[in-house]
This record gives sequence, structure tokens and C-alpha cells, in this order.
Amino acid sequence: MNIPDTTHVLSPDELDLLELHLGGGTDTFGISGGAPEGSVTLTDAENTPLAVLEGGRATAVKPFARAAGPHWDPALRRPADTVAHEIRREVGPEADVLAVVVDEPATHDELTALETLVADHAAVIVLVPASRRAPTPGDLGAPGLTRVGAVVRDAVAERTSVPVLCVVVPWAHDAGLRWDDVAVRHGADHVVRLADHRRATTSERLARLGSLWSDEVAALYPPPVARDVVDATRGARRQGTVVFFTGLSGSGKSTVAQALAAELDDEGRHTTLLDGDAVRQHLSKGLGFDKASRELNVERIGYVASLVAYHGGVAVAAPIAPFASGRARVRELAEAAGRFVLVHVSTPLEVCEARDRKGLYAKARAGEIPDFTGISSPYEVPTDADLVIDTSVTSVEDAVARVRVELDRE
Ligand SMILES: Nc1ncnc2c1ncn2[C@@H]1O[C@H](COP(=O)(O)OS(=O)(=O)O)[C@@H](OP(=O)(O)O)[C@H]1O
Ligand SMILES: Nc1ncnc2c1ncn2[C@@H]1O[C@H](COP(=O)(O)OP(=O)(O)O)[C@@H](O)[C@H]1O
Repeated sequence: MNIPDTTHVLSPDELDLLELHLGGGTDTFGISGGAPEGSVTLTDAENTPLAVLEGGRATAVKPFARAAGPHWDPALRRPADTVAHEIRREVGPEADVLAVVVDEPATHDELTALETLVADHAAVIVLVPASRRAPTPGDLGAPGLTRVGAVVRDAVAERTSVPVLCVVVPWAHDAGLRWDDVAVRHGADHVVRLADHRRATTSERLARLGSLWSDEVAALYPPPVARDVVDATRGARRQGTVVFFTGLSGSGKSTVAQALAAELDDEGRHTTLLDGDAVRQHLSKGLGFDKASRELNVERIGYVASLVAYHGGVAVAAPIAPFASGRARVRELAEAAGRFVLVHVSTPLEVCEARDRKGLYAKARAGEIPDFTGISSPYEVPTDADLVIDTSVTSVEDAVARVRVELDRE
């Protein structure tokens, strides 16, 4: 293999497609703008190299980062090849396997329809599409849909004695994926979409549901009051919060911040993640790592985070933010808008360096990256942190739980 000379940062949809492709779920894989000549290193938004694309073929180099939520449960999110192998080992190569696609919340009558749908099949695979794209308002999103998938799986298990599995499938929109093809690659012979088996009367009642509730409120209150009632009932006017993670590169800021943001989002809090690397690709594009550039970068993050908090949302930020002065400025901006929670991710330098997911410490030690935090640029340890978390001795789940306890304290 040639030394990769180009890097491409994958969009959320491209990440989904790559994960599906590497797991054997589809032959399709491409990147926006088409692949240039030679090899291309494909990275996530955090610049972690995940695969190399060469001659139209993608080869994995690192496992994908996982986040929190039921759709990240490794028992459910499994490669198509593994699922196909397992199901065939269980029922044999000739048996008839049905895939049931669950891409909308299942109603009672769909669960009832399952009985007929799964009859005469030797095994059932419940396929749940999960997208990294933010859900549109009113959508359950991947966590909610995964819970629906589990309900469908249990309903099948209650109605038949055949093996049934639930599988979360990374799903890229607009990539031209077809369930017929993806289901076959998961070991199925036939595929049905459960929502297609909804009764027409149920669909009509569902269509009316959306307007019904706000129509009722509008009928009961005069217009400006009705709007406040709707907002208050939906919890839209909560105090906003900035959760600010600071720590060395590789300390675990992004991992914990992402897991926290996913959990809060899943519970209906409007959560905005401002991750260090992603910010540098957009908001702070072109800035370097000298002290002045870092301070500017951190202040920009603080400014955006405080806007989010001002409007009642939760901003979760995760830059290194090595200087006390920059962090103090963020505190000032955030406290003017809502609440500020400072989390120092204190994982020791040796551990961060040993992780070296992006290979940056090795380069910094070799003198190839100047001003590298912890090696050739300082990290001023915070004295005003609300929480100190060392991820070499605290799991991601425990770290998230500790932040949540802090957030629940008013
Ligand atoms: N010189 C140097 N020092 C530190 N980090 C470097 C450097 N050059 C590039 N990188 C990569 O940039 C990420 C840190 O960017 P931040 O915006 O979080 O830094 S800062 O807050 O402005 O100090 C950091 O990402 P994380 O590993 O997610 O922290 C590195 O991947
Ligand atoms: N308990 C833990 N909490 C967070 N990350 C952990 C933990 N244990 C191992 N890791 C790994 O450490 C690395 C941390 O990287 P990342 O979250 O990108 O750090 P940062 O954003 O601080 O640079 C990831 O590869 C992650 O899987």
C-alpha cells in the first residue's frame, strides 16, 4: 500500500456508509466529490484515521469511536457479515430468513400484523436503521428507534419460537441504499418494512395527532398565552448550561462529551456539542496553536456556547483550553447566559501519550509538531473545576454519570 497522501474528513452520512460497508452491509462506498488519485485517509470529525480508500476499496485502520445510547450497544450494533454468519450457523444455509425493517415507531396493529408476517419463516432479523445525522423535530432518532426495535423483537419472540435478533444498522441517507440488498447481506432471504403493514385508519389517526394537541391549546387560550403554554409544556424555557471539558489531547474529553451530549439529547434536552477538533475545522479554521490563537479559539467556543445557553440549551464543549485566562473568559460569557460547569479531565500525560489515537504525541516527541500541549506547550491545571475526572481510572459511563449528578445539583 502506498503512503496515504490525502485526508478526507467524513460527513456523518459518509461515516454511516463506511461503517456499513466495512461490516459487509453494502458494496457501495464513495466520498463527496469522488476519490482523488492515489490513496485517501478517511477520518472522523475528530481527525482520527478510520480507513484508507485506495482504488475504490476502503480498508479499516481503527475501530470507530462509539458514543452512548441504546443504538451503540455492541450486542445490537453488529456487522452484517457477523449477523449473516451467526444466523446461518443457527438455521442452516437453506432455511428461510425474514428481515423486518423498523424505521418508524411501531403501532399496536403493526405488532399484531407481525404474527402473519413472520409465519413460515425459520428465523427473523429485526433491522433498525440508525443515522448519525441529527434527527429532525418529531423524529424519535436512533436511540428511540432502537427501543422500538427491541419491542418488535420481543413481540416476535412472544408470538413464535423461531430465533429472532435485533440489529442496529448504520444508515446513510441519500446514498441510494436499498433494504432488499442490505437485508440479504445480513443473511435474510426476504424483507418487509413493518410500517407498510400499518392499517389505513391508524395512518389517518397519526396524521391528525400532530395538529390536534396545539389546536386544543389554541382553542383554550388567547394566542400569546397559548404559545407560552405550548413552550412551557414542552420544557423549552429551561435555564441553559455550558458544560466545559478541559484537559490534554487524548485525555478523553471528546469521548465523555459525546456520550454526555447523546444522553442529554436522547432525553429531549437541546444539546449542542462543540468538540475541539470539529470547531477547528469550522469556527476556528486556519488558527494555529500558539498562545494567542488558542485563546482566540477558546473564546470563540465560549461565545457560541453562551449563545446556546442563553436560548435554554445545553452546550457541551471539549477543547484542550490549556490557559486559565481563556477558561476564565469562557466562565464570564457563560455565566452571563446561564450555568457554567467546568470539568477537568485530568488523565495523566503518560496515559494520554500511550493512547496516542491520532499519533500526534509521537510526532510531537519527534519534534514534528511544535507547541504541543504537555510536551512543548504548557497546560495550566484548573483550580476552579467543578469536577475532576481521570479517565484512566473512571469508565466513560461513570464519567458521564458524575457530570449528570453535578448538572442535577441546582
Ligand atoms: N500543537 C498542538 N497542541 C495540541 N493539540 C494539537 C496540536 N496540533 C494539533 N492538535 C490537535 O488539535 C486538537 C486541540 O485543539 P483545541 O482546539 O482543543 O486546542 S486549544 O483549546 O485551542 O488549545 C487536539 O485534539 P484533541 O486530541 O481532541 O484534544 C489535537 O488533535
Ligand atoms: N474511561 C475512558 N474515558 C474516555 N476515553 C477513554 C476511556 N478509556 C479509554 N479511552 C480512550 O481514550 C481516547 C480518548 O480520546 P478522545 O476522547 O478523543 O480525547 P480528547 O478529546 O481529550 O483528545 C479514546 O480512544 C477513548 O476510546
